[in-house]
Amino acid sequence: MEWALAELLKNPDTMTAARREFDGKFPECHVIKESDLADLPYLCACVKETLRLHPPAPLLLPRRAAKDCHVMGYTVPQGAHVFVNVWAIGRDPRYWEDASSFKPERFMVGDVDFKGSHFEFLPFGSGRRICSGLPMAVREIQLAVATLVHGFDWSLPEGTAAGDLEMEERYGVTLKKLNPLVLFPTPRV
Ligand code: HEM
Repeated sequence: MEWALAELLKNPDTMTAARREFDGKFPECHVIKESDLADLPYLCACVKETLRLHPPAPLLLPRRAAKDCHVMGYTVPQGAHVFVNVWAIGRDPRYWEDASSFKPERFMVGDVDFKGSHFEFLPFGSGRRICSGLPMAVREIQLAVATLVHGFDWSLPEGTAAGDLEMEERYGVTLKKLNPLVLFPTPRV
C-alpha cells in the first residue's frame, strides 16, 4: 500500500486517472466496498503495476532442485537452493516496455494476471507453492488502496515536490521502502 501511494503521488497523472474512474460511478460520500472493485479496472491495474515494480517477496521463497537440471546453459545440481528473482523479471526490458516507469495502462490491455501462469509477472509465485493467501491478499490490497485514493486527498510534507519523492528500496526477504513514506491525509468522504 505504501508503494502504491508513493507511485500514485510521484506520477500525478495516474492519481488523476484513478480518481476519475470513481467519478460518475459513485457519489462523493460513497465508502468503497469489495463489490465495487469490478467497476475499478484502472485502480486494480495500479495495484498490479505496483506489485510488478515492488514485489513484496522479491526472491519468492527459496526452493531446492529435486534433481540435476539444465537451464539456459547452466547446470543446477540436485539439492541446490534456487531463488527466483521476480524483482528483476518485473523490470526486464525484454518483457516490459519502458520497464522502470509506473504505467498502470499496460495492464489495461491483455490478460496478464497474478495467478502464476504469466512468468513475466510473479509477485505471488507460481506452481504448487504459489501464495495460498493470494485471493484474500489481492482483494485486501485493492480495497485498501481504493479506499485511500477515493477517501482522502494526500499531500507531501512542505518543500517536497511529487517528482522528488524518493523511491529507494531496502533489500531483504521483503522489499520495503528505505525511508517510510510521509503523507498528510485530508478526508474527502
Ligand atoms: C501482498 C500480499 C502477499 C504477497 C505479495 C505474497 C507473496 C507470496 C509469495 C511470493 C509466496 C511464495 C510463493 C512461491 O515461492 O512460489 C507466498 C507464499 C505463501 N503465502 Fe503469501 N503473499 C501475500 C499475502 C499472503 C496472505 C494474506 C496470506 C495468508 C492469508 C499468505 C499466505 C501464504 C502462504 C501460506 C504461503 C506458503 C505457500 C506454500 O508454500 O505452499 N500470503 N506468498
